[in-house]
Amino acid sequence: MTEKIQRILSDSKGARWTALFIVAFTMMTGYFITDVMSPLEVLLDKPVAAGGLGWTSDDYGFFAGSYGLINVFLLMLFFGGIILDKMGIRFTGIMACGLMVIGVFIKYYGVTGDFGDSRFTLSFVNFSLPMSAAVASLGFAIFGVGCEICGITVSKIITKWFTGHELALAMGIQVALARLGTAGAMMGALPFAKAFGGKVGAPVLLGLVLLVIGFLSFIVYTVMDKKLDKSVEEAKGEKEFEKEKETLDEETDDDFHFRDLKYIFSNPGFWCICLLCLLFYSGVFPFLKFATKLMIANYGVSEDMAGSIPSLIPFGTLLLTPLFGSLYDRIGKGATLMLIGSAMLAAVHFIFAIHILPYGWFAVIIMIILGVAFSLVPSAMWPSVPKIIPMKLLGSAYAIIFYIQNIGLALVPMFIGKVNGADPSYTTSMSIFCGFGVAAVVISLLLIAVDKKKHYGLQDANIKK
Ligand SMILES: NCCCC[C@H](N)C(=O)NCC(=O)O
Repeated sequence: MTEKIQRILSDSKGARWTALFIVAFTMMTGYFITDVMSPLEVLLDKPVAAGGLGWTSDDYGFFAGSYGLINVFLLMLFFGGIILDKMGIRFTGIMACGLMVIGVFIKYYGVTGDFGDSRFTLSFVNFSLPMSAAVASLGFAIFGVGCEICGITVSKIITKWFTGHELALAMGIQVALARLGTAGAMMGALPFAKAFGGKVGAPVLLGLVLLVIGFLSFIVYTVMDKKLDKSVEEAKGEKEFEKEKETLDEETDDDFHFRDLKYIFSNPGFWCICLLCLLFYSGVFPFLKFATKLMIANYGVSEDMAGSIPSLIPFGTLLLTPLFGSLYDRIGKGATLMLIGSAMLAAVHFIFAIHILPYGWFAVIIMIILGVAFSLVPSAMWPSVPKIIPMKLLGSAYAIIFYIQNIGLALVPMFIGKVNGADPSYTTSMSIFCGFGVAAVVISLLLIAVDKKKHYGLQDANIKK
């Protein structure tokens, strides 16, 4: 083995952290837009004559779930992963950012356009939505494709720069910054809309402007990405590079091949992570979409404050996700962290379901606990994937995990919207969320057992001493 004499760009601490903050900013703007309408349900369901959009809780549930519709039913995320592994980070990232911007533009038109009483109807499946909800949902679905593909691209970027360095810490910081986007949306959207006369479009427009800045910052990143690739080539040295190219031409190591996907599909650890991701995130992201109204309805919190309480969940994760990530880097115990987080998720939703919280401030404490759970699982789950799947398949692996997760992100809000229409006390919906937590605990236990058998190293530290 030739000794590596030349350092590559990612060996520079400054360069790799700069790259991280640039792409994390792009992702943060995407997360802001994802939840910018979550605290606005109270405005959306007001009649059109009163300045609202006249959406029912069912309409809102459909809109909230539309984020994952194209990803799931047109398999876009699956293709997104293949595009990422085949076409590379720069092409895929720019494509994803472009889709996000187009999607938000359509969504903005949906919530600001004058559609009168018109409705979008598919009579053969007995489906009908106000036209504003239909257009906004179409935009949100296109945005969802871009946001998810951007997510897998960013995960691959971080793995590219941080493998052998502070991988889990870096992923934790990226997730934390993304949560800052969610928290900003949860806290700021309703007061911002009210400051503009209760106009739903105002915070969406703000998000669109932020997203365009995020897109520009990704373009800046592509310059760094090119430089990293060049430094890797140079470090390999002319001779070694040529030798490797010859081998690559004969189809080995670094190249992506469809037949390699069987390695992913036949991996039990991978399936445990997929299921855990589906269940855990089904208990968190869809919950956030309804949490503001839950605070008003069940805990008497004022409209202006109600979005701030669920925003504690993403705020709590700001410090904790990097902290737990760094713990995983240094001490290990990734699978155990996932188990503890899942158990906390189940406990929190159980408490909401049985209504034992007489005051708003109890809800605050419970939200903080949910924030801790929401730090534990992601900080251990995402850096565990590269321990199970080789780098060349990582884009596809993250894409398949996100794909399965999107089934929950699409269908759970639609279902919960219907359930809340039928049972406005939230007992049924919170029991369903609690069920996701319990199932996540079971899968975490299974993951611990599979890891023991297959020696993935999920309980080992990431930083090798
Ligand atoms: N944009 C909000 C939903 C993003 C979901 C995404 N697939 C994901 O799981 N990202 C990692 C995370 O922990 O947020």
